[in-house]
Amino acid sequence: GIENKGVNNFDPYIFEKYKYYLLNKIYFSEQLYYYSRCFLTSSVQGLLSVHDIVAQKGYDPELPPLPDNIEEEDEDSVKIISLFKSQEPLGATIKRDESTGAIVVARIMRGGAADKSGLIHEGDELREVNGVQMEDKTPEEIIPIMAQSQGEVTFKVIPVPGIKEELSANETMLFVRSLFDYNPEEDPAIPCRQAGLGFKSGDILQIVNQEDDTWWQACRHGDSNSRAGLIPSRQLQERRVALQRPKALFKPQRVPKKVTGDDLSNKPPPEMGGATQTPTYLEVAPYCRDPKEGRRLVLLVGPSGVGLSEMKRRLLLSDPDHYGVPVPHTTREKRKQEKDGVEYHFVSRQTFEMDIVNHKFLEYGEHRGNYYGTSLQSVHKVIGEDKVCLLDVQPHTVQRLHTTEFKPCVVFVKPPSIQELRFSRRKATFISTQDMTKLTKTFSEEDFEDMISSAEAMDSHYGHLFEMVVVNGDFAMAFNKLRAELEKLETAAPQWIPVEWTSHTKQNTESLC
Ligand SMILES: Nc1ncnc2c1ncn2[C@@H]1O[C@H](COP(=O)(O)OP(=O)(O)OP(=O)(O)O)[C@@H](O)[C@H]1O
Repeated sequence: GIENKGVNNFDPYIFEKYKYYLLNKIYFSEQLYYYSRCFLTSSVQGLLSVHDIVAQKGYDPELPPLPDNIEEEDEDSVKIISLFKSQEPLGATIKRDESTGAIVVARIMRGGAADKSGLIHEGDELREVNGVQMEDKTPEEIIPIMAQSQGEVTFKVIPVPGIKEELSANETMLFVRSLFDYNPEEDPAIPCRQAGLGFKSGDILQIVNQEDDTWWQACRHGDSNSRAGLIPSRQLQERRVALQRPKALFKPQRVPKKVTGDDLSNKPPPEMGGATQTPTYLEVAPYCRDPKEGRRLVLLVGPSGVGLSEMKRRLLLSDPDHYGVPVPHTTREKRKQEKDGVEYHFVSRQTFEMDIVNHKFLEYGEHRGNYYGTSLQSVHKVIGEDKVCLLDVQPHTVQRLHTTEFKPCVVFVKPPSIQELRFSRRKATFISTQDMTKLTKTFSEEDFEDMISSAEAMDSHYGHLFEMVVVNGDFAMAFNKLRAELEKLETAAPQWIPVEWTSHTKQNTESLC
């Protein structure tokens, strides 16, 4: 049933025809299967007559007639390609070749019609589209011609030498979480704006082509559109950030934490410098929790006074069976109504200091002459109760917990604009550790400014570790968002976690000490 229409070197045509032929065979077999079921309930005669009808049907593909203006000398080099195009773009970009002046295919977008056909390649010279000569046209004039074409579109191309026709190669299985927002409409450097893929920080992207060092091709995970779009490569994005990044200095926080980190000086911790990573793409892998495994740790991070304790407290209240917090250690005197191991583990100063030496604390600090600290053991206890362990920590502590064992979901709680801070915190107070004469104080303008600049520094140094961002302007809205996102985290299948947490190397599973 395959006919060669008498054109030399016309493999694509035969290939397409053979594809149709096979599809028809399948269709024919399905029909036969359907009618053979009828056979069980109806007469043999009926089936035979149906068979005759089916057998007489023509299943040959109806390809368009070949253009009759193919010149003799073109036969070896010119390829006529006929594609069926829907309203979707073809999925290829074109440009004028600087040296020859010819219109060439610049890029084939993975998953688009051109790619799926396997017939058009990067570098192919475009001579005609539906009989319209391309030679004297600019790419800008050609694009509308292509866009308006629908149904059967015939291309006359001079193939780039040395390329074998093949259907799409297997898709790359590289998934990343984007760590920045991207809008191709606002990017003057993108080679083809229409081919760009916009995304938001946190979106999961599948990178399907990295052949170009500057522009990768990617699909957004979960999108129904399987055609890839152009995104800046990691290298390009790193260069862009390096050029734009203001030297974000870590300003000491004026609003001290109730329990400070293990660096009590309020200076940026020594790891701060080393932590800086350009937020581009984080390689991730799908993860479904084994019910025998502990639940992922939830780490709340943000500048002092932004509302971490309040978020944690509300989450606990909202579902005490699901969420838990580690019981901290303290050296302060136990009050009458308190029970050891409930509000705090009450220990002596000597024991606390021994535990510091033995690295038992994730974080510890001193407040009004007493030590307070969170031990790793108390975190394990909450996880062991099959609860989501909530912790608010200094950002540098996140790095210590960013391991396969804890698989933490890091939530960055961000302050809103200064105007919104002024409005929302007009009645709020916080615990002051600087002014020893007062226990609580109201926020000053300087506190707000520090909160914002501290958040910017955290984002710039540790942004690559943040999985969620919640802007705490209106508290109810921020809390509802956090709660919904955390619920989604529990139910989403799969979740996307850093790829190194899924490799079963011993490297990351070492216990913290
Ligand atoms: N969105 C909000 N609107 C109004 N007040 C808020 C909001 N979020 C938090 N607050 C209030 O701000 C104050 C500080 O919040 P919280 O103690 O939770 O901060 P924190 O991030 O834990 O800071 P620190 O670590 O220094 O204790 C509290 O009085 C809290 O009720």
